[in-house]
Amino acid sequence: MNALALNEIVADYGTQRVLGPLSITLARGERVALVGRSGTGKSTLLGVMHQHWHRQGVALMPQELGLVPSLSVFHNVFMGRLARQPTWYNLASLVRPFRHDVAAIRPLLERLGIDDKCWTATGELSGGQRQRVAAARALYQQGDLLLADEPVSALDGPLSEVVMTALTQAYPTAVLAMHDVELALRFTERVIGIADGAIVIDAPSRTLRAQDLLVLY
Ligand SMILES: Nc1ncnc2c1ncn2[C@@H]1O[C@H](COP(=O)(O)OP(=O)(O)OP(=O)(O)O)[C@@H](O)[C@H]1O
Repeated sequence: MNALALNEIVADYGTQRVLGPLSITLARGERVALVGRSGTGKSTLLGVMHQHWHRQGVALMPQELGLVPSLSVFHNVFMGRLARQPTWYNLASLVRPFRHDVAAIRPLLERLGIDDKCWTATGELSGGQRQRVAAARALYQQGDLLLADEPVSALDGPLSEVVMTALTQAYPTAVLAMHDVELALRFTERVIGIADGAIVIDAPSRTLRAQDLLVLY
């Protein structure tokens, strides 16, 4: 994967412009945090990135998670690779999972502390548990780039560390919308601050402190 670029993109809802025009280039091996007030355009920007780059092996962890509540944790994680496998295989797995897929998924669940929920329907889980299922699915999916929208918003301190560590180890190239600026600074190399659909900060994380980002809020 070479550098990923968006050039002068805009996004509108109806007649209202909510993003851009803005340009971003993302280097391979670069993890970027998108930070900014609620409603300022971070999710919209991640959506535009997904539209432009989805053919390049992108794992997406949307804010609303996109889980199927009636299916088990195992099956929701398994869905991370649906597109790569034949339909007969996916259908057979729905009825009776293959042993090697269970063996591949269990360690991810263990790492995220939800192994005991492997066969529980995701509709019966807490918000934090569901968020970890979505993280496990992103880990299982693999790919060149992770786009994640508030990936640890429902988790407390130690668990958010576990999930951020797992996601950033698996995806050296990533764009993460984050509301926790301390975490954003620790787990990314670059911070892009968004205000009213425009980039107002773009700087290496090591040059910033949390209070430098307060102007965004
Ligand atoms: N489906 C939609 N229809 C109309 N307007 C929308 C829609 N989705 C988002 N918007 C508007 O676009 C703007 C940007 O929203 P967006 O979800 O990208 O912000 P955000 O920074 O991700 O917010 P948050 O941190 O709360 O998730 C907001 O003003 C929002 O009201």
